[in-house]
Amino acid sequence: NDKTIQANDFIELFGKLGGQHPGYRKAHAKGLCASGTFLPAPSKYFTGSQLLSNGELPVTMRFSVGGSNPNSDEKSPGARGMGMQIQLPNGSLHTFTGNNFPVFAGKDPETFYGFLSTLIPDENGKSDPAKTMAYIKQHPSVQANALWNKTAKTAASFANTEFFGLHTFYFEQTNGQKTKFRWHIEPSLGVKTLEKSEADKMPTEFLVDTFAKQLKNETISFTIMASLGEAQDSDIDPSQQWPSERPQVALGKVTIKTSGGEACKNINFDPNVISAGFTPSADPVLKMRSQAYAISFGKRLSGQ
Ligand code: HEM
Repeated sequence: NDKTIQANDFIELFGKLGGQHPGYRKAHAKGLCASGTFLPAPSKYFTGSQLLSNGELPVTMRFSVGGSNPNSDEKSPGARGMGMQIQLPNGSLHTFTGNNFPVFAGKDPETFYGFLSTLIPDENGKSDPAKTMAYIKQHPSVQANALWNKTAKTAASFANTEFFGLHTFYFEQTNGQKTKFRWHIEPSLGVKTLEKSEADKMPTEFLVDTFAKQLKNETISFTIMASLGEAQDSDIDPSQQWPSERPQVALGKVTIKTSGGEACKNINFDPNVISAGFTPSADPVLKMRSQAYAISFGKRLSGQ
């Protein structure tokens, strides 16, 4: 009997999990801003899209570490995120905001909230693993993500991390033909993680410097891929992965030009802000994100 959860319940929960950090994002508080260009790869599945028919476009990106603590330990494995906003000539935006795990922790906001609630520390600063285990057992839609978490290794660099959109989106062509897809982003430098023994030797913070060094010495780029869904693939449940054999189509390639700076401060990487022809699915987790991000955006810009 899970109660209905509102966006603000998540904001309060994040505070209980990671503490109060006024002026910061209430999730993914620690991050690195970057800018670059998006070169589209036109394809018959996205014919007529403004996103793919205007040539090279400017991009602002923010790479992040999951959680609400802006001083989190980068040696720890776990969630890494990426927000990307592509600026179209007509002033509209297309946002891609994803994480490094391929499957979400829960079929709906209530399940995700219930799972996170088991991680709230008690007065001694410790959470109860037995409580978390019991919740996972009773809520099968959390299991795939929990399994990922169990074996996840520390990201070596944002430039060596793959990011997954997790939700389903649609593109509708002018002739009415619909493309059902989920996106993910592949790093041109390859996916690299650190073994625990390697991570232990790293300083608490290394992601910004590692990225800057890579940017100086080589080209950092990412290819945005779309997996094309079949009728039986869920479009409302981000805890259900689609079969890996689904056709893959490139949407284009993002090449990073600069990193650092404050350009991301005033950006809300709301995944429902997307360009003409694209529509979000009815996934309740995806819907909840817009509301939660808006609350967080308002709070952090007003110093809360
Ligand atoms: C109910 C589910 C979710 C809630 C309540 C939630 C909440 C939030 C909030 C409040 C922020 C801070 C926004 C801001 O201040 O600009 C945020 C950031 C972020 N979230 Fe979520 N999120 C959810 C699901 C997801 C999912 C499914 C993904 C990945 C596919 C994701 C990836 C990210 C990333 C990458 C950021 C950082 C964006 C940036 O750099 O500005 N979140 N989330």
